[in-house]
Amino acid sequence: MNILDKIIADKRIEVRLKKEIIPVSQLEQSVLFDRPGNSLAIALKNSSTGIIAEHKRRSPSKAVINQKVSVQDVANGYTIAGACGMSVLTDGKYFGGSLDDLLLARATTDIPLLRKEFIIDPYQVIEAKAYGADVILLIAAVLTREEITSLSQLAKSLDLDVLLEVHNSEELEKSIMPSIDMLGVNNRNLKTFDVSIQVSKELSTAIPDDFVKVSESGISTIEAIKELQPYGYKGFLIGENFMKTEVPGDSAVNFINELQQ
Ligand SMILES: O=C(O)c1ccccc1NCC(=O)[C@H](O)[C@H](O)COP(=O)(O)O
Repeated sequence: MNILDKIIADKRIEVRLKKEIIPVSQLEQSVLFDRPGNSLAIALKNSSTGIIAEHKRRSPSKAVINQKVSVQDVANGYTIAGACGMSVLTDGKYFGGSLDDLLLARATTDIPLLRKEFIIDPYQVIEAKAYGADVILLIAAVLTREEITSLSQLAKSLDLDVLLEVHNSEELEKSIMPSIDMLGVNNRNLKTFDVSIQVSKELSTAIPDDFVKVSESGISTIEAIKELQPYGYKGFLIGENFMKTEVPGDSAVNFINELQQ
Protein backbone atom coordinates (compact mmCIF):
# COMPACT_ATOMS: atom_id res chain seq x y z
CA MET A 1 0.00 0.00 0.00
CA ASN A 2 1.46 3.43 -0.93
CA ILE A 3 1.42 6.34 1.54
CA LEU A 4 -1.57 8.04 -0.09
CA ASP A 5 -3.65 4.85 0.20
CA LYS A 6 -2.59 4.57 3.86
CA ILE A 7 -3.56 8.17 4.58
CA ILE A 8 -6.98 7.67 2.98
CA ALA A 9 -7.60 4.37 4.79
CA ASP A 10 -6.85 6.10 8.12
CA LYS A 11 -8.96 9.09 7.14
CA ARG A 12 -12.03 6.90 6.54
CA ILE A 13 -11.76 5.55 10.09
CA GLU A 14 -11.12 9.03 11.54
CA VAL A 15 -14.15 10.56 9.81
CA ARG A 16 -16.44 7.69 10.84
CA LEU A 17 -15.46 8.17 14.50
CA LYS A 18 -15.68 11.98 14.37
CA LYS A 19 -19.22 11.84 13.03
CA GLU A 20 -20.22 9.89 16.14
CA ILE A 21 -18.53 12.36 18.50
CA ILE A 22 -19.50 15.69 16.89
CA PRO A 23 -22.65 15.46 14.75
CA VAL A 24 -23.15 17.76 11.76
CA SER A 25 -25.94 19.58 13.63
CA GLN A 26 -23.34 20.67 16.21
CA LEU A 27 -20.85 21.83 13.56
CA GLU A 28 -23.58 23.93 11.99
CA GLN A 29 -23.98 25.81 15.28
CA SER A 30 -20.42 27.16 15.12
CA VAL A 31 -20.28 30.97 15.16
CA LEU A 32 -18.05 30.69 12.09
CA PHE A 33 -20.61 28.75 10.09
CA ASP A 34 -22.42 31.85 8.79
CA ARG A 35 -19.26 33.87 8.21
CA PRO A 36 -19.02 34.96 4.54
CA GLY A 37 -16.12 33.34 2.69
CA ASN A 38 -13.08 35.39 1.71
CA SER A 39 -12.28 34.19 -1.81
CA LEU A 40 -8.74 32.99 -2.46
CA ALA A 41 -9.45 32.78 -6.20
CA ILE A 42 -10.28 36.50 -6.31
CA ALA A 43 -7.23 37.38 -4.19
CA LEU A 44 -4.97 35.44 -6.58
CA LYS A 45 -6.52 37.00 -9.70
CA ASN A 46 -5.81 40.47 -8.28
CA SER A 47 -2.27 39.72 -7.10
CA SER A 48 1.07 40.13 -8.84
CA THR A 49 2.76 37.64 -6.48
CA GLY A 50 0.13 34.97 -5.68
CA ILE A 51 1.82 33.33 -2.72
CA ILE A 52 -0.22 30.85 -0.67
CA ALA A 53 1.97 30.23 2.37
CA GLU A 54 1.54 26.99 4.28
CA HIS A 55 1.70 25.99 7.94
CA LYS A 56 3.28 22.50 7.91
CA ARG A 57 4.99 20.94 10.95
CA ARG A 58 6.01 17.66 9.33
CA SER A 59 5.15 15.52 6.33
CA PRO A 60 5.53 11.97 5.07
CA SER A 61 8.35 13.13 2.77
CA LYS A 62 10.18 15.20 5.43
CA ALA A 63 9.79 13.83 8.97
CA VAL A 64 10.26 17.08 10.90
CA ILE A 65 10.04 20.54 9.36
CA ASN A 66 9.25 22.85 12.28
CA GLN A 67 7.68 21.86 15.60
CA LYS A 68 8.66 25.03 17.44
CA VAL A 69 6.77 27.99 15.96
CA SER A 70 3.20 28.80 16.97
CA VAL A 71 0.52 28.80 14.33
CA GLN A 72 -0.52 32.31 15.44
CA ASP A 73 3.01 33.66 14.86
CA VAL A 74 3.11 31.97 11.47
CA ALA A 75 -0.33 33.32 10.47
CA ASN A 76 0.62 36.81 11.63
CA GLY A 77 3.95 36.67 9.78
CA TYR A 78 2.38 35.44 6.54
CA THR A 79 -0.24 38.21 6.76
CA ILE A 80 2.41 40.91 7.27
CA ALA A 81 4.37 39.42 4.35
CA GLY A 82 1.39 40.00 2.04
CA ALA A 83 0.58 36.37 1.30
CA CYS A 84 -2.65 36.03 -0.72
CA GLY A 85 -3.74 33.16 1.47
CA MET A 86 -2.58 30.68 4.09
CA SER A 87 -2.80 26.92 3.85
CA VAL A 88 -3.25 25.09 7.16
CA LEU A 89 -2.66 21.35 7.32
CA THR A 90 -5.27 19.81 9.62
CA ASP A 91 -4.22 16.15 9.36
CA GLY A 92 -2.76 15.00 12.68
CA LYS A 93 -1.20 11.60 12.06
CA TYR A 94 0.95 12.38 9.02
CA PHE A 95 1.43 16.17 9.21
CA GLY A 96 1.10 17.03 12.92
CA GLY A 97 -1.71 19.48 12.19
CA SER A 98 -5.20 19.90 13.66
CA LEU A 99 -8.48 21.73 13.34
CA ASP A 100 -7.34 23.81 16.32
CA ASP A 101 -4.54 25.12 14.08
CA LEU A 102 -7.17 26.25 11.59
CA LEU A 103 -9.19 27.91 14.37
CA LEU A 104 -6.13 29.69 15.78
CA ALA A 105 -5.12 30.87 12.32
CA ARG A 106 -8.67 32.15 11.80
CA ALA A 107 -8.51 34.05 15.09
CA THR A 108 -5.23 35.67 13.94
CA THR A 109 -5.78 36.67 10.32
CA ASP A 110 -8.44 37.74 7.83
CA ILE A 111 -6.59 36.49 4.73
CA PRO A 112 -8.21 33.50 2.95
CA LEU A 113 -7.52 30.22 4.76
CA LEU A 114 -7.25 26.89 2.94
CA ARG A 115 -8.08 23.77 4.92
CA LYS A 116 -5.32 21.43 3.67
CA GLU A 117 -6.83 18.02 4.27
CA PHE A 118 -7.58 14.71 2.58
CA ILE A 119 -11.28 15.31 2.03
CA ILE A 120 -13.31 12.22 1.20
CA ASP A 121 -16.61 12.93 2.94
CA PRO A 122 -19.15 15.81 3.04
CA TYR A 123 -18.67 15.91 6.84
CA GLN A 124 -15.14 17.31 6.39
CA VAL A 125 -16.43 20.12 4.14
CA ILE A 126 -18.93 21.17 6.82
CA GLU A 127 -16.16 20.88 9.41
CA ALA A 128 -13.91 23.15 7.30
CA LYS A 129 -16.61 25.84 7.31
CA ALA A 130 -17.27 25.45 11.04
CA TYR A 131 -13.57 25.93 11.87
CA GLY A 132 -13.14 29.07 9.77
CA ALA A 133 -11.82 27.95 6.37
CA ASP A 134 -12.46 29.94 3.19
CA VAL A 135 -11.22 27.25 0.81
CA ILE A 136 -11.14 23.47 0.68
CA LEU A 137 -8.73 21.22 -1.17
CA LEU A 138 -10.01 18.27 -3.19
CA ILE A 139 -7.42 15.77 -4.44
CA ALA A 140 -8.42 14.18 -7.76
CA ALA A 141 -6.17 11.15 -7.15
CA VAL A 142 -8.41 9.93 -4.32
CA LEU A 143 -11.88 10.94 -5.58
CA THR A 144 -14.22 9.87 -8.39
CA ARG A 145 -15.73 12.50 -10.70
CA GLU A 146 -19.06 12.02 -8.89
CA GLU A 147 -17.42 12.64 -5.51
CA ILE A 148 -15.64 15.74 -6.83
CA THR A 149 -18.99 17.03 -8.13
CA SER A 150 -20.91 16.49 -4.89
CA LEU A 151 -18.14 17.70 -2.53
CA SER A 152 -17.42 20.82 -4.61
CA GLN A 153 -21.12 21.67 -4.95
CA LEU A 154 -21.54 21.34 -1.19
CA ALA A 155 -18.53 23.63 -0.68
CA LYS A 156 -19.97 26.26 -3.04
CA SER A 157 -23.30 26.13 -1.18
CA LEU A 158 -21.36 27.03 2.00
CA ASP A 159 -19.55 29.94 0.29
CA LEU A 160 -16.23 28.06 0.25
CA ASP A 161 -13.81 28.24 -2.69
CA VAL A 162 -12.61 24.93 -4.13
CA LEU A 163 -9.01 24.17 -5.06
CA LEU A 164 -8.88 20.94 -7.05
CA GLU A 165 -5.48 19.25 -7.09
CA VAL A 166 -4.21 17.12 -9.98
CA HIS A 167 -0.90 15.54 -10.89
CA ASN A 168 -1.54 14.18 -14.41
CA SER A 169 -3.80 14.65 -17.42
CA GLU A 170 -6.23 11.82 -16.51
CA GLU A 171 -6.90 13.46 -13.14
CA LEU A 172 -7.32 16.82 -14.86
CA GLU A 173 -9.77 15.52 -17.47
CA LYS A 174 -12.10 13.97 -14.90
CA SER A 175 -12.08 17.11 -12.72
CA ILE A 176 -13.11 19.94 -15.02
CA MET A 177 -16.48 21.24 -13.79
CA PRO A 178 -18.02 24.64 -12.98
CA SER A 179 -18.03 24.09 -9.18
CA ILE A 180 -14.19 24.25 -9.16
CA ASP A 181 -12.57 27.69 -8.69
CA MET A 182 -8.86 26.89 -8.85
CA LEU A 183 -6.90 24.08 -10.46
CA GLY A 184 -3.78 23.17 -8.54
CA VAL A 185 -1.05 21.14 -10.17
CA ASN A 186 0.90 19.28 -7.52
CA ASN A 187 4.55 19.10 -8.54
CA ARG A 188 4.97 16.31 -5.98
CA ASN A 189 3.96 12.80 -6.93
CA LEU A 190 2.11 11.78 -3.74
CA LYS A 191 2.95 8.11 -4.30
CA THR A 192 6.71 8.42 -4.89
CA PHE A 193 7.41 11.97 -3.49
CA ASP A 194 9.34 12.90 -6.66
CA VAL A 195 9.09 16.69 -7.15
CA SER A 196 9.45 18.65 -10.41
CA ILE A 197 7.95 21.98 -11.54
CA GLN A 198 8.04 20.48 -15.04
CA VAL A 199 4.71 18.83 -14.11
CA SER A 200 3.07 22.28 -13.78
CA LYS A 201 4.54 23.39 -17.10
CA GLU A 202 3.37 20.28 -18.96
CA LEU A 203 -0.21 20.35 -17.65
CA SER A 204 -0.72 24.12 -17.97
CA THR A 205 -2.06 24.17 -21.55
CA ALA A 206 -4.73 21.57 -20.71
CA ILE A 207 -6.22 23.77 -17.98
CA PRO A 208 -9.10 25.92 -19.32
CA ASP A 209 -8.62 29.67 -18.83
CA ASP A 210 -11.69 30.07 -16.61
CA PHE A 211 -9.85 28.37 -13.71
CA VAL A 212 -7.21 30.12 -11.63
CA LYS A 213 -4.03 28.05 -12.04
CA VAL A 214 -2.03 27.20 -8.93
CA SER A 215 1.33 25.44 -8.83
CA GLU A 216 1.88 23.43 -5.64
CA SER A 217 4.90 21.92 -3.87
CA GLY A 218 8.66 22.00 -4.27
CA ILE A 219 8.79 25.75 -4.92
CA SER A 220 11.73 27.37 -3.15
CA THR A 221 13.09 30.05 -5.47
CA ILE A 222 11.94 33.28 -7.15
CA GLU A 223 13.30 31.81 -10.40
CA ALA A 224 10.84 28.90 -10.21
CA ILE A 225 7.93 31.34 -9.92
CA LYS A 226 9.22 33.51 -12.78
CA GLU A 227 9.51 30.32 -14.86
CA LEU A 228 5.92 29.30 -14.07
CA GLN A 229 4.20 32.69 -14.56
CA PRO A 230 4.41 32.60 -18.38
CA TYR A 231 2.50 29.28 -18.24
CA GLY A 232 -0.46 31.16 -16.73
CA TYR A 233 0.07 30.31 -13.07
CA LYS A 234 -1.37 32.93 -10.69
CA GLY A 235 -0.97 31.01 -7.41
CA PHE A 236 2.06 29.35 -5.82
CA LEU A 237 1.66 27.12 -2.78
CA ILE A 238 4.81 27.13 -0.65
CA GLY A 239 5.21 25.11 2.55
CA GLU A 240 8.57 23.68 3.50
CA ASN A 241 10.66 26.55 2.10
CA PHE A 242 9.13 28.93 4.68
CA MET A 243 8.42 26.47 7.49
CA LYS A 244 11.96 25.05 7.65
CA THR A 245 13.22 28.44 8.85
CA GLU A 246 13.14 29.73 12.44
CA VAL A 247 10.69 32.52 11.61
CA PRO A 248 8.53 31.45 8.64
CA GLY A 249 6.81 34.85 8.47
CA ASP A 250 10.14 36.66 8.02
CA SER A 251 11.15 34.23 5.27
CA ALA A 252 7.85 34.94 3.53
CA VAL A 253 8.42 38.72 3.88
CA ASN A 254 11.85 38.45 2.23
CA PHE A 255 10.59 36.10 -0.48
CA ILE A 256 7.55 38.22 -1.43
CA ASN A 257 9.58 41.47 -1.34
CA GLU A 258 12.13 39.96 -3.70
CA LEU A 259 9.38 38.65 -5.99
CA GLN A 260 7.89 42.15 -6.24
CA GLN A 261 11.15 43.71 -7.41
O1 LIG B 1 4.46 17.02 1.58
C1 LIG B 1 4.36 15.78 1.56
O2 LIG B 1 5.29 15.02 1.85
C2 LIG B 1 3.06 15.11 1.20
C3 LIG B 1 2.99 13.74 1.18
C4 LIG B 1 1.80 13.08 0.88
C5 LIG B 1 0.68 13.83 0.61
C6 LIG B 1 0.73 15.22 0.63
C7 LIG B 1 1.92 15.87 0.91
N1 LIG B 1 2.01 17.24 0.99
C8 LIG B 1 0.90 18.11 0.95
C9 LIG B 1 1.15 19.27 0.09
O3 LIG B 1 0.41 19.42 -0.86
C10 LIG B 1 2.28 20.22 0.38
O4 LIG B 1 2.34 20.39 1.75
C11 LIG B 1 2.15 21.59 -0.27
O5 LIG B 1 1.91 21.51 -1.63
C12 LIG B 1 3.44 22.40 -0.02
O6 LIG B 1 4.55 21.68 -0.52
P1 LIG B 1 6.05 22.11 -0.17
O7 LIG B 1 6.21 23.55 -0.53
O8 LIG B 1 6.91 21.23 -1.00
O9 LIG B 1 6.22 21.90 1.30
